[in-house]
Amino acid sequence: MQTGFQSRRAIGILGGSFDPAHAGHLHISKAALRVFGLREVWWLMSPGNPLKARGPAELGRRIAAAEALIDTPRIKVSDFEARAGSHYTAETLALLTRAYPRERFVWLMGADNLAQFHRWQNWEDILARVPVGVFARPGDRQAALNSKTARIYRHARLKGRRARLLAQAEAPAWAFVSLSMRNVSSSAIRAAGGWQSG
Ligand SMILES: Nc1ncnc2c1ncn2[C@@H]1O[C@H](COP(=O)(O)OP(=O)(O)OP(=O)(O)O)[C@@H](O)[C@H]1O
Ligand SMILES: O=C(O)c1ccc[n+]([C@@H]2O[C@H](COP(=O)([O-])O)[C@@H](O)[C@H]2O)c1
Repeated sequence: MQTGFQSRRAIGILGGSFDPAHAGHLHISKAALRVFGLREVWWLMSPGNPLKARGPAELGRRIAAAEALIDTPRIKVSDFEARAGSHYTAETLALLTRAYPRERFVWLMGADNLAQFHRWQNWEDILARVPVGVFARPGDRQAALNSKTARIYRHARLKGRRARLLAQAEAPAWAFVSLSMRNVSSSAIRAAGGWQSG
């Protein structure tokens, strides 16, 4: 589905609330750079997850905290979604590919999001538009691999060493990476009082 001039290496898009950003985000972003041979990973700051009742902390604060954590120029923070006024990933990716016609994108997410991916708005459009890299997360591996999306798109999964070809693959294509996991989450940080949310 992606079109245009695409000889440059792909950009990974890690969408999230980042409320706050933490070592788990950094860990999967670096793994994505390495495993999928990406040029960069962009942390796409969500104005608010449509499936979460509670709103996140103010965008500027989340961006500042994320930028303070990042320790490589190959990971960047993007406010594209807020600027575009989109809350839904399918719409955001349509706008993003239109705004950057020369780039090739890969959607990145944790296993918890694969488990409920079929509840996302126009979720099949996402799979038709970009390859998807999924990262194992403690406790979420089985639910993700048994999910509706994983079952329906079984044929499109790149397994084993073929996962490394994800960024060059034609959509629909997805890969599950379970090299190592980090047991850290924004909700645990908030619960421990390490971050005041919105
Ligand atoms: N430790 C982790 N391992 C793998 N993926 C992760 C990890 N932490 C976050 N992610 C993924 O990064 C993306 C953005 O995550 P998000 O900003 O919601 O953080 P979170 O820790 O999941 O937040 P919360 O605990 O509030 O749900 C999501 O796709 C999520 O699955
Ligand atoms: O488009 C949807 O319906 C949708 C539903 C749930 C989550 N998302 C996106 O998934 C990403 C991860 O969300 P979160 O809140 O788990 O960080 C973030 O970019 C959200 O906008 C998108």
